[in-house]
Amino acid sequence: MNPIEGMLREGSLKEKTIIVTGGGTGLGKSMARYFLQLGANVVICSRKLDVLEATAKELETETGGKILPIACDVRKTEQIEGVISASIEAFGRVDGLVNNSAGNFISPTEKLSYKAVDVVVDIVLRGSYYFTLALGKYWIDHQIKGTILNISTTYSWTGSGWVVPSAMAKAGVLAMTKSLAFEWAPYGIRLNAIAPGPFPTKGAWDRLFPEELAKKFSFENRIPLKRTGEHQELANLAAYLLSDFSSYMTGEVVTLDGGEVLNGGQFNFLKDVTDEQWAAIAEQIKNTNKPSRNGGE
Ligand SMILES: CCCCCCCCCCC/C=C/C(=O)SCCNC(=O)CCNC(=O)[C@H](O)C(C)(C)COP(=O)(O)OP(=O)(O)OC[C@H]1O[C@@H](n2cnc3c(N)ncnc32)[C@H](O)[C@@H]1OP(=O)(O)O
Ligand SMILES: NC(=O)C1=CN([C@@H]2O[C@H](COP(=O)(O)OP(=O)(O)OC[C@H]3O[C@@H](n4cnc5c(N)ncnc54)[C@H](OP(=O)(O)O)[C@@H]3O)[C@@H](O)[C@H]2O)C=CC1
Repeated sequence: MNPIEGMLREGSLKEKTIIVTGGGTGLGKSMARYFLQLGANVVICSRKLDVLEATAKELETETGGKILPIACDVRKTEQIEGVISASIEAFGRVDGLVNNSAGNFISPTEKLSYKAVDVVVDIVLRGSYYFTLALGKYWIDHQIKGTILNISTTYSWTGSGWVVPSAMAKAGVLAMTKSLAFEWAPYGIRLNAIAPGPFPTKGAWDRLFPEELAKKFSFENRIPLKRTGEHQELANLAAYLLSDFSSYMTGEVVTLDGGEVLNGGQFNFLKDVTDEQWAAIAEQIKNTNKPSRNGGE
């Protein structure tokens, strides 16, 4: 496969200031890089300031863009308000938000303590609605037509065992996306979501696909397009959803997963049937058709 290139034309996010939560690592970092390349000012925030500062330095050197790293635990409203004030002070205003921060790990649900459930739900759901509410109020007060992108998952609507706190929280975020897309549309505020399939990141792989599992499962079998996602593919979609090119789209969730979620299709178990087996099956079915064609049972 050829390397994936940036999709939008230069300057597509010029004069926009975008906050990316969890922007110091993984997919957040990849989105931040592309937004900078497209001319946006970017604010990255999460708990670990040293990680954010290293990322900011790296991306600033690489892109020549303006990036501000700020420590913020998205479970703390006063820290969120601090990020918004600092962003306005640095760049004059805020136009976009990516609710990307998350906590997650696989575990049998009955083995989880109350605190283990809380920690995931609080980062994902509480963190997303706190940030959304704080920015929404600011946008409505200042008549800014802001845009929010929520990073969801496909199990927000299919459900999934062994990641139940994450599934509950991401489903709540999706409900918020669609509900507020309607309620805040009169203010020109748009909310959309991306549901990514597997995109290799250290954060996700350490907690969701550890070596013990990697030895037993292969993505080739699970994903119809036979590969994991490239970060630039997700960054392209994210930039489009935050840009004015998507100005007629709101309340939408776009799945980007190589077809993984389609595994639920009822007859998809047939994917391993060989050509010889198909020939035998066709013969058998045709034979059962014959009596009915001749008026028999
Ligand atoms: C074919 C196979 C398919 C592979 C699929 C691949 C990928 C698909 C992707 C699916 C969707 C992905 C969604 C994602 O969200 S990926 C993002 C992952 N990134 C992160 O999680 C980063 C941040 N995470 C963390 O910091 C931590 O993981 C944590 C969320 C736990 C928070 O850390 P913190 O330090 O604040 O909390 P503690 O360590 O003190 O723990 C709090 C309580 O939680 C309990 N705990 C922690 N880990 C586990 C575990 N593994 N099992 C059970 N319990 C756990 C811990 O014990 C604490 O509870 P108690 O005090 O009661 O003991
Ligand atoms: N990678 C994948 O295959 C998939 C990922 N996703 C979603 O993509 C997003 C990014 O995940 P990914 O890049 O893989 O993983 P990462 O672990 O790299 O990203 C998670 C980020 O969340 C931040 N974070 C965690 N807790 C908090 C908190 N309390 N306050 C603020 N920030 C916090 C972390 O920074 P810090 O530790 O500094 O706080 C980290 O930067 C998540 O929403 C995830 O659910 C969805 C489907 C698939």
